Amino acid sequence: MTEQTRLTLTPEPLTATAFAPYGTVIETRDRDFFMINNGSTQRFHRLAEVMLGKPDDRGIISIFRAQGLAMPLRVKLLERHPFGSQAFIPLKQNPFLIIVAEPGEVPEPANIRAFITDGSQGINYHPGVWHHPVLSCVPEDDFLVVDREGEGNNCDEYFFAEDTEIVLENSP
Ligand SMILES: NC(=O)N[C@@H](O)C(=O)O
Ligand code: NI
Repeated sequence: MTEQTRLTLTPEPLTATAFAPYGTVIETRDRDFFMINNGSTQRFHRLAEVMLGKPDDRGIISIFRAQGLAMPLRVKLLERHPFGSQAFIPLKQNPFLIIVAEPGEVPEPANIRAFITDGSQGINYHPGVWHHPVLSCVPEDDFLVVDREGEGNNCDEYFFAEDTEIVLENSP
């Protein structure tokens, strides 16, 4: 008889340092900039990079209109994009939730972490990082998404066994 796994995830406030194993935080707080447009604009240059795995890949820009999910959330799957990064930038300045695990053959429940953004932050998942599909904190939210289009399957899904109960609590 396999032992049941029960895990409760409590979202941590998102910081660049804490998120570093999974990707980059896209924010202006404490970031360098230089002036452009005759001194009228601050350019926060290359906050993150679009990572593409194959020579003919394209970086594309989309908008995701996400419906909020009932909380607390039973986490049934995580997914990864082996051939490219994926960035989510909130278009309405709402906080959103993030569930991640470091790259590996399968996501290890003990290594899963949850974060909540402050509304001004976006993220760029690095290739192969396990993550939950976008999690809106409001009934409907819009995200600008920059990710990879190209040959081959770029979305691996991992479904947890029925006896692995992972629950994301409401944010603090
Ligand atoms: N599948 C898809 O385009 N979206 C997911 O990758 C996601 O992270 O929301
Ligand atoms: Ni994704």
